[in-house]
Order: sequence, then C-alpha cells, then structure tokens
Amino acid sequence: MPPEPAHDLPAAESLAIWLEACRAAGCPERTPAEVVPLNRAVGRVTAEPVLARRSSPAYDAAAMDGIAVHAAQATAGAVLTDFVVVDTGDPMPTGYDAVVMREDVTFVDDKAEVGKAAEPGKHVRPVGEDVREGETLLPAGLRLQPWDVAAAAAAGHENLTVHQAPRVAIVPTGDEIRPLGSRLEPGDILDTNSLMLAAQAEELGCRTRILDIVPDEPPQLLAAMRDAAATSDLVLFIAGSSKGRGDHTADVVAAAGALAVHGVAVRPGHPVVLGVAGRTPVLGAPGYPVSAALTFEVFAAPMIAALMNTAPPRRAVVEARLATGLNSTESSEDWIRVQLSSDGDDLVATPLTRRAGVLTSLVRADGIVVLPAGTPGPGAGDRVPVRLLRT
Ligand SMILES: Nc1nc2c(c(=O)[nH]1)N[C@H]1C(S)=C(S)[C@@H](COP(=O)(O)OP(=O)(O)OC[C@H]3O[C@@H](n4cnc5c(N)ncnc54)[C@H](O)[C@@H]3O)O[C@H]1N2
Ligand code: MOO
Repeated sequence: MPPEPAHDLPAAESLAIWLEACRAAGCPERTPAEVVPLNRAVGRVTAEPVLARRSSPAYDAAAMDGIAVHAAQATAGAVLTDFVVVDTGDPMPTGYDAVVMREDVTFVDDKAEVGKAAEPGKHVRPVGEDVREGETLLPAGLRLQPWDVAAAAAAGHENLTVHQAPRVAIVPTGDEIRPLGSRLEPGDILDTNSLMLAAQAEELGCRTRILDIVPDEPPQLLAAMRDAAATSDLVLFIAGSSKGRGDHTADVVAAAGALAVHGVAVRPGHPVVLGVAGRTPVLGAPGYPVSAALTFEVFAAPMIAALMNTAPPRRAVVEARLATGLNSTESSEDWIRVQLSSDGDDLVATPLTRRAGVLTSLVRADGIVVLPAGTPGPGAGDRVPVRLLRT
C-alpha cells in the first residue's frame, strides 16, 4: 500500500512534502546548464558565477569633457601650457592625472586658464572602477536583468551559462472544456486556465506546451499524464482535484507515480494535488480559475525556481488599512484579493469576493491579504500587509 497522502497541512509544509517526494522519486533537482548569447539571456538564471574577463573601464578614462592636466600644476587661476583636450570616455593621456571640466577652463591662444583647482584623480575613471578583471560579477542562481547582461558584456562576455528553461506541460481536463475560439453549447467552458497557467510559467522563464484537452476518463487521463511527464520538467494537470464524479486527478497521479499531498489548508486552492509522475513533479491545479492561478503562485512558482536554483520573484508588500473586517476560516489560510485606494497618505484595502470561480476578482485586485487560519480576523481600520499583484 502506498503511504497516505498529506492532507490539509499549511502551504509551506505541503510544499516541503512535495519537494521531498520528488527527491525520493529521483526527479532531477535542477535543469541542466546551457550556453546562451547575451541578447537571449535576460530572464534566465545563471548556472555558475560569472567572473569578469576584463576590467571596465579597461583604461584610466576621462570622466568629463575638458582638459587633462597634471594636478600639481592645476591650481585655481593657473595658466597652463601643458594640457591635452579630452572628451568624456577618452583614455587619459600618459602622465596626466586629472581633468578640469570644460566649464572651468578659459582658452587664451594656446594656453588654458584653470578656473577651479584639480586634485589627482579628479574627473578620472580609474581602470576597473566598474568591475576588475577576475572579480565575481554575477553569482550563480541570479535571474538576469537587462543591466546584468550589459555588465557581462562590458566585462568581456558574449555568452552566459544559464539553467535550461524548465519545460512545463499543461494538461487541461474535463468533458465540458473546449479549446479557446470554440463555438460553445450550454455547459461548455473555455479552456482559459491553460492560457493563464502557460503565461504564468512563461513569466518565470519556462517553455510551455499545452496538450489536448483530456476527457474525464481515467485511462485517457493516465495516458496523458504519462505523456506529459515523459517530456517535461513539471506537469500542470488542470481540474478533477475534488470529489465530483469526473474528479480523478489524485488517483491518476498515484497510478503514474506517487501522490504526496491531496488538499492543503489554503483557500482558494484547497483540493490541490501534489505528486510525481515517473520522475516529473505534477501539480494538480483545481479547476476554478482563481484556485488554479493561486496554486501556481504557492506551489509551482517555488518548484520552478528550485529547478533553476533560484528563489521565486518576491512580491512587494505594502501596508494598508482594511475598509471592512475579515473573518478567518477555522482550518485554512485565506488568500483574499483586495483593491487598493488612497486616503491621504494612507492606503485602503477593500476586500473583493472570495469565490474561486470569479476570475475578475484577480483582474480587479491590486494585491492579496493572507489571513492565517483560525485567528480572529482583522477588523475594519486594522492595518494589514498586502502582497502586490500589480506595481
Ligand atoms: N463536494 C465538494 N465539491 C467541491 C469541493 C469539495 O470539497 N467538495 N471543493 C470545491 C473547491 S474548493 C474547488 S477549488 C473545486 C475544484 O474543482 P476540481 O479541481 O475538481 O475541478 P472541476 O470540478 O473539474 O472544475 C471546477 C470548475 O473549474 C472549471 N474549469 C475546469 N478546467 C478549466 C479550464 N481548463 N479552464 C477554465 N475553467 C476550468 C470547471 O468547468 C468548473 O466550473 O471544486 C469544488 N467542489
Ligand atoms: O479551495 Mo477552492 O480552491 O475554494 O476554491
């Protein structure tokens, strides 16, 4: 008999159990490394530290337009014959150790009168001011931003070694689910979750593949699960997580590998399924769209980050005053969507519906208030932290 899956534990414990189940099943901990050109590296995660191959600047350079001088001669009011006109970025002429800005120089014939004294090094960018050859420029595990790749280029790199983008397979399921663009009959539902989950994964730097919609038939679900798992680093299997007649995800995960968690103490997302198919982690996202989006945020984002040896992007947090009081749930943490408005210097958070089928609650939300389980809920006017969904 396989061990009973964990049930109704808090998010962090459930995630840890899932990660451990994946390790025990032999899932690769990281995606392999690959070399990519700098212009395709933004958003990717460094697989090794990046050392500077050259100093930047590579030579002492003028930091301002003006004249290169010997600082010892460039006292205020001095009239110089020994100087070199330089522009910003020019190499400093040998032997000159300071620059007087053009604005502080009066040229008289072939002489220069200095308006402001210069000390050694004034307006000079020394070799390696930005980065020195051999220095660690970027650590391993860094999600690359535009300035990171520019700095790598300045430091002599043309390519960087990054983790391969995790391959995420998305499997929509359900007899009522129709591809986007379908003509709908009563009872049909468009497959909006695949679109959303793929975009969420791509935002984190994954390559995604949406499989054909699978009917609620266990043999077909199992075949789709195995197919998805065989060619991906993470499977997002949509719907069928609960107790309905067509809900088979937990059984299918158990049959394809190991069921680690079924149900967590978080709402929306309560019936989420976490497990392994073969050697690939599987997240069974509940079908309600808000539940699907938030279980991605709570479980898939950390898994994807772990595959790239980095941390999930942190959401900025602001403090706001609650417009209305909130009741917490006895057994679950609640992720409450709120809209923010300004009241003088204060921010006011107005709670939106908690219903997990109302996707526009996410569309309209500026952030999330996480309400711990079983605590007296905060009252109207209480200050609460809000994790920003929009910045
Ligand atoms: N008797 C109980 N019923 C339900 C429970 C429960 O504990 N006992 N839990 C509820 C909760 S909480 C959630 S969340 C949902 C989870 O639903 P499932 O994961 O089982 O998914 P379905 O029942 O198949 O679908 C739910 C809903 O989502 C729509 N859906 C499904 N796939 C997609 C898709 N790809 N794109 C857009 N929308 C999709 C589906 O049509 C349904 O409307 O269960 C509650 N029920
Ligand atoms: O937990 Mo369900 O995800 O309430 O909506």
